[in-house]
Amino acid sequence: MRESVIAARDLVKRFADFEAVKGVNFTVFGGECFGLLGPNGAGKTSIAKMIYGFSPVTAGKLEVFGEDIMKRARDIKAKVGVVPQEDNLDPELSVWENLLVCAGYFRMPKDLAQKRAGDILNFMDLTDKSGEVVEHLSGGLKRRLTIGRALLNQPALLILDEPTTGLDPYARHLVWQRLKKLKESGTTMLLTTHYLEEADQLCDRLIVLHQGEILEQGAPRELIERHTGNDALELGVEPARHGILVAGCEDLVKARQVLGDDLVLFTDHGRELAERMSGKAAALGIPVGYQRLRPANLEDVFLKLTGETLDEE
Ligand SMILES: Nc1ncnc2c1ncn2[C@@H]1O[C@H](COP(=O)(O)OP(=O)(O)OP(=O)(O)O)[C@@H](O)[C@H]1O
Repeated sequence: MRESVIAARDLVKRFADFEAVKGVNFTVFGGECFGLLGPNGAGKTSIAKMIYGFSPVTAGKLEVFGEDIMKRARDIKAKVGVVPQEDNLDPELSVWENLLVCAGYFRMPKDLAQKRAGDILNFMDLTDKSGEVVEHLSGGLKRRLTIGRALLNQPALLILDEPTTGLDPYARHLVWQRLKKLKESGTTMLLTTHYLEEADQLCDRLIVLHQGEILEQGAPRELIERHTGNDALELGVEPARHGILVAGCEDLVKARQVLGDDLVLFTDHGRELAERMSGKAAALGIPVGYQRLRPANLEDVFLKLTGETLDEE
């Protein structure tokens, strides 16, 4: 049987009388990258903070490495690396000094600290930035350093809270590359994100969270197949005709959504959908100005499950 690294059973987080996490159940197994995917306010950070022992569990059970986080937080924390949502580096120190100061928190002997810091700079592609003061680094470099710093104690579990939020696409891809390498080396990862591409690229399995509840869980491909039949069709029609088209297609599609001003999205029925939909639009006297059949993605799954889009900054 696969080793369970995180097991959440009926896990609840309450802030005063507000329930941010409403009794969720999931298991993360050794060596996998597990995603918490959801929009702002879904409860991702609240779950992550309970897992790394930063925020107490309100109710339910949360085991990390088979131990109750509320009873064995200290032992568990020694095996966990955390990349919080906000960088908490010391801006006045250099890259190298930031790593060494952190190694000091782990009471690491100096020669070991230096060896690890060197290896980490190499792994995160930061060796040539070693002497630079952190406040002069770009957002992407700071993120890489924050991730590197979380690796100092060679954690068996790495928790990343929105690791690429705010980064430009190039910096984001560099971070993904490194995280993929870590995954290959066997590090178990828990990743919160509202970027669908990030979830798709990195996660072996994920839960889709919405307002503190799990809407779905599984491998990204599995979820896409289950909910969309693999294809999505975008049809551009005049905004005034959206309602008519959507109502007129009631019998043909289960999932449909009006996106923005001029797009209707359908996420069912496979490849023949395009023809049927444009035929339907023609029968209703609605001109189609734009049509694109594309592979469905996690955004479509989220849209279908909630009627909302996910990818907001
Ligand atoms: N310390 C707190 N006190 C009161 N409410 C809180 C607190 N922390 C979070 N919340 C609320 O709990 C809900 C879930 O927040 P959480 O930060 O877990 O969401 P999230 O999915 O991580 O979103 P984000 O991407 O914005 O971090 C939100 O409605 C938030 O306002």
